[in-house]
Amino acid sequence: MDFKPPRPPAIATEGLNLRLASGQSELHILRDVTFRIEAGEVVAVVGPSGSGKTSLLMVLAGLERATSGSVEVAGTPITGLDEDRLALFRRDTLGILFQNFHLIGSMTALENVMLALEIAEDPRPLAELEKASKTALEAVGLGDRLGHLPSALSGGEQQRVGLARAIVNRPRLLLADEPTGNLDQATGGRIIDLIFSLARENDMAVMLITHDPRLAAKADRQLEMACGRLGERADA
Ligand SMILES: Nc1ncnc2c1ncn2[C@@H]1O[C@H](COP(=O)(O)OP(=O)(O)OP(=O)(O)O)[C@@H](O)[C@H]1O
Repeated sequence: MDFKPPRPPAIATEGLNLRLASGQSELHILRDVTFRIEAGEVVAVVGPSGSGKTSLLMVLAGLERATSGSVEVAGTPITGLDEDRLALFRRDTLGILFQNFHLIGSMTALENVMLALEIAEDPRPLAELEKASKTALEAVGLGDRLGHLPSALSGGEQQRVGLARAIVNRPRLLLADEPTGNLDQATGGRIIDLIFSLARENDMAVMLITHDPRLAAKADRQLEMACGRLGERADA
């Protein structure tokens, strides 16, 4: 019999709250957020502007500390980790894809992807980092654009470099914050399809923030953020 040991969920949070000071007052940005995303699952998070979606992503990435509650990512409790351990956790477990690509303009596609590994202090020799970076760029269909600067790439191609950079460490979880926000409908749709096929091929979970209901509908499941509270989207 083919027995696979159960895998920990990609994300499991319990009672997350985030409060931030704003002048004299305090903003309660995340309110008792408890949810799970299973390993390999692709989940879209929708909700109005300012409802707390990006803040949740920042907490899950360990880039913002929750005021209370707990977060486990792929079995690692990140709530109490110090900065060094958080950096290791991001290197080994997470991929992050942003809306605005955040590519370095003076570096080629290949150098941009390699840089992510170097910043993360990946201990492998340079030749192996280069090989892994080429493989990631090939996976997003840019094997023939390795030496191009971002300015010589289309918006969709630049976002694919961003995606290659996010998956080059073969993460268990990809966090994507409006990755199609700057792209036209057709190009955005292709990026989403690519994210989904990479998720299937690599058994990678994805939490994808999007304002586009058509893109969200492609996910396995939808969650909705409203005023800092996260719930299953009823009509999805
Ligand atoms: N560092 C901060 N200091 C003060 N307020 C903040 C900070 N970060 C976020 N906020 C506030 O928290 C709320 C939630 O912001 P967040 O960016 O998480 O929303 P969002 O749902 O991602 O919005 P959008 O869809 O427009 O990106 C907003 O009211 C925002 O102004």
